[in-house]
Amino acid sequence: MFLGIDVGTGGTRAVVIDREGRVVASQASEHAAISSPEIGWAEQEPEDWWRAAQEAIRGALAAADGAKIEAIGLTGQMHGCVMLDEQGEVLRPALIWCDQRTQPQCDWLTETIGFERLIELTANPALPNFTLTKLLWVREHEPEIFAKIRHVLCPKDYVRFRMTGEYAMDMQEASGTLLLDVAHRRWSSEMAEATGIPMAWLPRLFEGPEICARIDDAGAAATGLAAGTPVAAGAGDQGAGAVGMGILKPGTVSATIGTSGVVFAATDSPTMDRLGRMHTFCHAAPGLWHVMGVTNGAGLSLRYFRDTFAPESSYDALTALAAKVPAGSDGLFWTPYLFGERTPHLDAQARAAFVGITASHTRGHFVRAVLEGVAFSLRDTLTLFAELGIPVGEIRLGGGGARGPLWRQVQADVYGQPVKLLEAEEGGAFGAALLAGTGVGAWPSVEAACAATVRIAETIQPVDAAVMEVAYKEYRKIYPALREIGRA
Ligand SMILES: Nc1ncnc2c1ncn2[C@@H]1O[C@H](COP(=O)(O)OP(=O)(O)O)[C@@H](O)[C@H]1O
Ligand SMILES: O=C(CO)[C@@H](O)[C@H](O)COP(=O)(O)O
Repeated sequence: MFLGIDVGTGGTRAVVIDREGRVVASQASEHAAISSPEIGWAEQEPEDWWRAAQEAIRGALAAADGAKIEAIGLTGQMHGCVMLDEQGEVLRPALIWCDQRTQPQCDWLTETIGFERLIELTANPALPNFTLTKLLWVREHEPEIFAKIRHVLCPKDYVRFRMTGEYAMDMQEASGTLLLDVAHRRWSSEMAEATGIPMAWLPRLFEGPEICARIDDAGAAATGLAAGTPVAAGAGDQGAGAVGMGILKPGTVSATIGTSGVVFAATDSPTMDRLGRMHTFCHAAPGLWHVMGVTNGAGLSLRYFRDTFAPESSYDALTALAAKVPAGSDGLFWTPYLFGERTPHLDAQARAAFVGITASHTRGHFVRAVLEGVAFSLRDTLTLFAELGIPVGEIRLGGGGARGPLWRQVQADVYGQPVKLLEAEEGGAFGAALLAGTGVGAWPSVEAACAATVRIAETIQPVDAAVMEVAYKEYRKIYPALREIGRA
């Protein structure tokens, strides 16, 4: 049996799977709400992730009823910056992936290094989501903390550190720091030198399935896992999620709606957009790369709508109202830029909007417009892929947004082609467990692991593609029309 641990944004999930890819046990534990002391800031306490990880692991082990865990894989929300001192003590709350405060640091990086040179060195432009920009903000605003930093980790790597005492990171996660030479799969000494970040702060790098650590005595006492159990490097949530969905060959892509939304495609070599509108990262499978377009506020849009306007309702109750509304929401649109936007606008200041409201629109219309607006935003990445010649044959759906039937149908309609749902819903944690199993030789490769365990459960055909094609063209007009409104 293999254990996958996903240190997500909302909570941590631990999943135990067997060699056939059956989920034997799954347990989640919620995190405290994101702290946002100022508009656009987003912070979490690494100690809270570790508390949630212990609870989730203990719960999953109890549910797995004494199953022997042969290896553990880690995944989690990407890009978050965890800063540790010489003793491995956390120096301040982590600045997480959706924190938007670092646009000035991005501007500085772009001016100092140059937009094209940044893409040459790291395959990506400077975006506020990326770890390096968060470190530079701390250097500028909290020099006393910066002076004490000796180690920098991402969220799941901090949980690994607490379980094993090792400072380690996988290539896929490291790609989202802006400190990796993505094309050559090594830390970029040029980036470290240009920004003054000591290379000694960066953890050792491993490929996703590589065993990089073992549970130590303290980790065993905290989690109930056996000391000595091997721990694979794993991958960021999108990287491990793609493994869990079998996204390994050009042509098969995934569309995942978690808090963020991601359209992900595997590539045989690093494929870059010279305008930087999508990310180019190392794949969790050795020897592969991937591209992905990201919508910052995808599942977040529905969650925000529910929490703000219908706190008494469940997602299912809201989507049941939306199901009564025709495709196209009778001309009501939603642009999901609650945390600015990455693909395709690269605009940290973009704002979300409902557009086209009339007195006839009901709550159901608003919910349907949210589901459609998020799908339009993911379609923007498919449009970009088409522009860059990245093939899209089959689309597989993942994330919490694929849980409800209406959002699945809306996606088929907006993408204008059939979409597939997979048997295992655990996405990232499932993929992390497959990486762990590969690391200890249960399967000879990540490809073999996916072939043995990833199964399609259902195919959803589009029914309203023509209506949504027209609506998508209208949606594309909204961002340029509203762009300058409310800008500081
Ligand atoms: N039953 C449902 N129907 C439609 N959407 C849902 C449902 N359950 C969850 N979601 C969406 O999925 C999102 C959470 O997805 P998840 O993959 O669990 O996120 P994360 O990993 O970021 O915590 C929610 O914000 C919500 O938008
Ligand atoms: O920023 C990214 C990927 O670049 C996000 O994928 C985060 O890694 C967290 O996303 P959720 O899984 O919480 O949606």
